[in-house]
Amino acid sequence: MQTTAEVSGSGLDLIFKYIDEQQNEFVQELKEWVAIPSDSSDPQAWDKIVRMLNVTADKIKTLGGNVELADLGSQKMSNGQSVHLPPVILAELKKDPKKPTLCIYGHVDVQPAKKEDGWTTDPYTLTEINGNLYGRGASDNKGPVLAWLHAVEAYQSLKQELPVNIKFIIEGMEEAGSNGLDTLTEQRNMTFFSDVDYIVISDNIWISKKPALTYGTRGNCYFFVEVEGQKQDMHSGVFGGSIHEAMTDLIALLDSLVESSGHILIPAINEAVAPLTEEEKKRYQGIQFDLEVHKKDCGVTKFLFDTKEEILQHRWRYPSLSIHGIEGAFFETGTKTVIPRKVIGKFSIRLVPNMDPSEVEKQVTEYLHKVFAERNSPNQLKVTMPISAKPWLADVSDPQFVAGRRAVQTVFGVDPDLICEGSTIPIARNFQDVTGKSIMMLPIGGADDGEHSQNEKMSRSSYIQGTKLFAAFFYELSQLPHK
Ligand SMILES: NCC(=O)N[C@@H](Cc1c[nH]cn1)C(=O)O
Ligand SMILES: [Zn+2]
Ligand SMILES: [Zn+2]
Repeated sequence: MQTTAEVSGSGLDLIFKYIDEQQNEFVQELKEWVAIPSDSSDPQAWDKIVRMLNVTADKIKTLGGNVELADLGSQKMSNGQSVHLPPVILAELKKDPKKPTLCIYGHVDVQPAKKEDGWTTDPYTLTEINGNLYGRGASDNKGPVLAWLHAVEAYQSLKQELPVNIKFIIEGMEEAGSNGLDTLTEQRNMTFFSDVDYIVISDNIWISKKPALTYGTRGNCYFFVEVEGQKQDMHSGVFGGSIHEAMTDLIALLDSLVESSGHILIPAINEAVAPLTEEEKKRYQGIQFDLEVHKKDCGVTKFLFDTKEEILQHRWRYPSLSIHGIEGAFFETGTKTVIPRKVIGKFSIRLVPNMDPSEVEKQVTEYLHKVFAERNSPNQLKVTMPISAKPWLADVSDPQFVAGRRAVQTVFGVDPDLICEGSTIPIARNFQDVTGKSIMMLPIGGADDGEHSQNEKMSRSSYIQGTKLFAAFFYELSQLPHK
């Protein structure tokens, strides 16, 4: 572990003190960011994402950054309409060719949130309760993006030279699948990315109280299953019993996907999954993860599996299928006796090495059409896959992991766990395949942050210690042999 003398030689002690002293200002800035409802799920609200990106761009400019708002063109929606995508921030701070270049990726869009979903506080008003900062995007991912910017600010305010060159890619469409960013990455591979040595992402969480470095994420294939029946909604008393109902067909289709054990019923879907090796099996044993604490965090009494190893494997290295919702269904309060005309079921499959989205799309589509054919329904079935992302896996012997480990030791005084992430950062695998650069994830969020849930939060401590971690990481990267 690094000694205090080494830390003070690096100037990090002063930086840490500055971060502690500035923490109320940093929280206030997060409050301003959370107040912008930059929900990417609704194209009607993408103007808020543009506003959020402009606020982020202005912040980077105050740090002396050169900022480009790169255009991503348009996206064709399922109704055939074309909508212009929000831009992506490509930014660079002043460059010194003698230093390595770190590219920081993050996103400033959020998942939808409404008070009536069951939030205790207004989701877009950052509210501090018992040391926790509640608000949509506090952890996913506005808090960590701001923590990176504040780490830079700390060096600059103390007139300390930044140990590394820094670039930023900040997008506003991550929660909607990062459409367009893959093409931009290809277009800028020989320019923006050419002098990048390391790419780092902080868009995930620890799995316990122990800090972690992340070397893998699952991918995702998101499906829409549309069943269209009659030309309008109908009275169930008049027509019930004499027509094939779209909703009944859809429920049967959704029910055919997964067993109560979690086993996915689509034939051959598990065939591509990389076999579990003995060496990998051992890795799970050493990881700090308490099933009882996890149960409490999730608010459940029982999991699908009984051991820590099985739970982690089914979160990191096996596929899973989740059903998310039904568009067009009657869902309000009351007892409307309606037969909905058209319903769209939404489900997704998390992908692991060596699953491929185009194979999964084929397997799912063929299977659903077969199940539907067996129902002899005259209704119309349409299966589409609006979002797909491949899984990502890094080589943990990459030197970036050495810098990450040392930075964790400096700030937290412990060795980090090496973990994977069950969720998806759609662009991670693309960065890897296209740029070939070193990629690591350096999470600062807590296991109980409730990303995508009601009452999402980040603790003040994670936010502030996380800012120190990023500042220490800049220093540790500069200490690696420069390529
Ligand atoms: N913090 C990462 C995250 O939440 N990513 C989303 C991205 C996604 C994948 N498919 C649709 N959106 C996630 O759900 O994993
Ligand atoms: Zn995220
Ligand atoms: Zn998310």
